[in-house]
Amino acid sequence: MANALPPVPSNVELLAKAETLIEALPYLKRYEGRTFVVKYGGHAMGDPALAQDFAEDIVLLKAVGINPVVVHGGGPQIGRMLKALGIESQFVNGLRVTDKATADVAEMVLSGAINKELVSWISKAGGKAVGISGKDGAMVTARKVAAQKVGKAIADEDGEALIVDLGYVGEPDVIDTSVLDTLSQAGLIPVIAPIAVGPDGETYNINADTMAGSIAAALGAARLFLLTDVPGVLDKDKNLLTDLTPADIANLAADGTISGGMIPKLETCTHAVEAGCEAAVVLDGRVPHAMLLEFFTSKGAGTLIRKG
Ligand SMILES: Nc1ncnc2c1ncn2[C@@H]1O[C@H](COP(=O)(O)OP(=O)(O)O)[C@@H](O)[C@H]1O
Ligand SMILES: CC(=O)N[C@@H](CCC(=O)OP(=O)(O)O)C(=O)O
Repeated sequence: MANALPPVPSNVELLAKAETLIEALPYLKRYEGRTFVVKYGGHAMGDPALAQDFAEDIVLLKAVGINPVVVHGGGPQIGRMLKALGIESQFVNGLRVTDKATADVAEMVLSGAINKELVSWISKAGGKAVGISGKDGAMVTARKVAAQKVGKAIADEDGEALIVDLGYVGEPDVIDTSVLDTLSQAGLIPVIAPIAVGPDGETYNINADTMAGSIAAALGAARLFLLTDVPGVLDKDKNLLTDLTPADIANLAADGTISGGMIPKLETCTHAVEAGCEAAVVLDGRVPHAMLLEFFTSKGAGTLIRKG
């Protein structure tokens, strides 16, 4: 007598996994061969489990035919090193005032320690990453940022706002993406420290969001992901704003809904989408696999910024 066939497994969990993969299919097809620039901030790096998730997401993107380009920060780590060396550090409008000694420390921490740590995480996740800074392949030439006007809170004795020279703080001026194209085409994942050389040959310290936005624009990236420590851009009642245009961002800045580090972050998004990047996403880097959830499922997450 023939044996009865085993019952068909009805595993809800397995089915859900298959459905997630099927859900990803249109996104995979649409973005094959395109570039995603991902900014990974210094705060998110403290947690090894999150760093591993992040590295796995990057390797997965590469494996499915998308070209990830990682730009990393490291503000807290620079701060700790400066403190250990007894060097005072001050921020003006979200930017670190950078004298020659501070620029040297920033380069040592960003290009030396953090860059190589991220490369190791990606290798461990099965990818091949190459760590560089804006200096390599003459990728980024920086210009010095203009002196900043500081509000009355830091005014002088007469109550006048102060103008502060930030020293060796730069912003990308000229970007030559050929080194990135070469790496990506060779199956490698570029990991970029936000350091570049200026026209005077000096080293410039660049805010990592600014660096990522300029690179995303120069590459005509399909996405700029900015991973941070909030669910996205929130309104005054702390509700998530899921879609914004540059005009919305200007209104949010004018009515005080956004403040602090969110202002330069969203300015970066505005610049990126107006200069060639398809869309930018402000995303919660504390959520495991946030980038994959945002990108490969219809639910989305974070705040999507488009030209409008
Ligand atoms: N409307 C807003 N929605 C979300 N975050 C905001 C808003 N306004 C100000 N922020 C602040 O912006 C911060 C994110 O910017 P920043 O600290 O520079 O991030 P990162 O260090 O990850 O680059 C949040 O932690 C939050 O305190
Ligand atoms: C000019 C300037 O402020 N540069 C930043 C570069 C690192 C950075 O931006 O790191 P996060 O993204 O982790 O904040 C700094 O010195 O802290």
